[in-house]
Amino acid sequence: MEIKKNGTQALLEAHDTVAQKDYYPHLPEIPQEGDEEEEETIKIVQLVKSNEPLGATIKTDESSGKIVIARVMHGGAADRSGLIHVGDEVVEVNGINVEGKTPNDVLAILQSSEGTITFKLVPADSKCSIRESKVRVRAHFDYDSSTDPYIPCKEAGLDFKKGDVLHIVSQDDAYWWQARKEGDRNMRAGLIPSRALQERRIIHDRTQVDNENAENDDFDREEIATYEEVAKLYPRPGIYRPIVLIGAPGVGRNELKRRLIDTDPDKYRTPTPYTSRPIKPGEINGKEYFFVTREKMEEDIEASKFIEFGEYKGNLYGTSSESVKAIVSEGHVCILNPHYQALKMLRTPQLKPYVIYIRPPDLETLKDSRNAVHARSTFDVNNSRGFTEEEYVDIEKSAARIEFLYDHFFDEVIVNADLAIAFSQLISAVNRVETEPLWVPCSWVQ
Ligand SMILES: Nc1ncnc2c1ncn2[C@@H]1O[C@H](COP(=O)(O)OP(=O)(O)OP(=O)(O)O)[C@@H](O)[C@H]1O
Repeated sequence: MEIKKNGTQALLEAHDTVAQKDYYPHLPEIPQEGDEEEEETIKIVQLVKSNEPLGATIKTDESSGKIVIARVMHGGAADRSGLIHVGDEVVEVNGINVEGKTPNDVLAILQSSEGTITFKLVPADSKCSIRESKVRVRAHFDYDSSTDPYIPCKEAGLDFKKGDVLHIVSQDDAYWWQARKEGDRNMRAGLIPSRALQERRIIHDRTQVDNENAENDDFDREEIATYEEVAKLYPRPGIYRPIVLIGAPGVGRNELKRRLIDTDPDKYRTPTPYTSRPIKPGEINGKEYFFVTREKMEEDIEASKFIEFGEYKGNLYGTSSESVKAIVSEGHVCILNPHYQALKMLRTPQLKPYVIYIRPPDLETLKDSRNAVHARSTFDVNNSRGFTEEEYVDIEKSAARIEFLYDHFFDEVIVNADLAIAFSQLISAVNRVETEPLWVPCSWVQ
């Protein structure tokens, strides 16, 4: 498939025509040896019509003007037959010569055919059989081929949702990869935009929005999240992945963490934070906090030893990455609820955290559920009053922002509407992480 590399506009001119929808022949096809009278290079392929699409597209070849096979979808009927290849020239369909016809004319012939379909093809010079790649990616965007004006063949598109794991079977085309959904039984691959194409679209969309709204800093997201290459990480006995609870302040991460630790305080641990505030009578160094001098903390912050830190009433507070590592190496499950900005520092091949995003329900449910149990506002220093209307709105706002900036880092999302339900979902997630192989960035599994 010839795609000019001068921008997405060019893709419009490069549409394949689907060789046909919903009626592609079911194999067994009967490969016949070339007719005695025919030249040796002609092959005749007979296929029986069924509900399965052929999994091939046709187009008019730019230089020769002939109808050729543009694309063969991996695992589809055409591919499995081993008889139809990219570049094969279509000479006849059911005895009708297609010379001078358009791809749409050919489609019409196919659509009006019943029973068996016979193709007369001139084989392409090089039958480059499609190599199946083993690449798996996690998609960081939703894709709906029916609304994509650029896809060369809508019927061949593969729709997916953000978070789906896709098996990329072919990256031969710079703009359109072939993929299957991981675990999907459907053998035939579908077309999806390649990383290069999707990145280009995102940059284009962002420039549009930036131009319309120059003040909007929401579009300063550094990364262009398209696809992330992933591999399966198998649970390792005695080494537990840290569980990271991310969410808007006030959404309930502490509550969930506390309940989880209460189920088995020896197994689930959270690191003791460091502080530069003076120790109070009755406090024990290493229990509530590790008490250190401000100078020492500043020095360690400078040396990137803290996964997160902040200042409150003139004192520094922070969690060191060493304490997280210590919990892991001692064989405990480390539970963290850091500020979302800490995610980048935590998401390393060494720590391999499992990130759970705690999402607030819609505003009404958020208010009703918290008010019903007289939940204490975490925005109040003394924790002595309920949440205000404004604080509820703030929770929703910061949730939206966290999702916008970081949703590609979430392994799982739990909506904290009913606390008991959210907690049971957390328990299942934690069990899953301990027992099941799960997808992680492929650099973590090497
Ligand atoms: N689903 C829920 N229904 C009712 N109340 C809840 C629910 N989840 C949490 N709460 C209550 O909301 C309050 C705030 O929760 P919590 O302290 O866990 O928030 P947080 O996200 O850890 O906030 P921060 O990050 O600001 O410390 C607590 O009183 C908690 O019991």
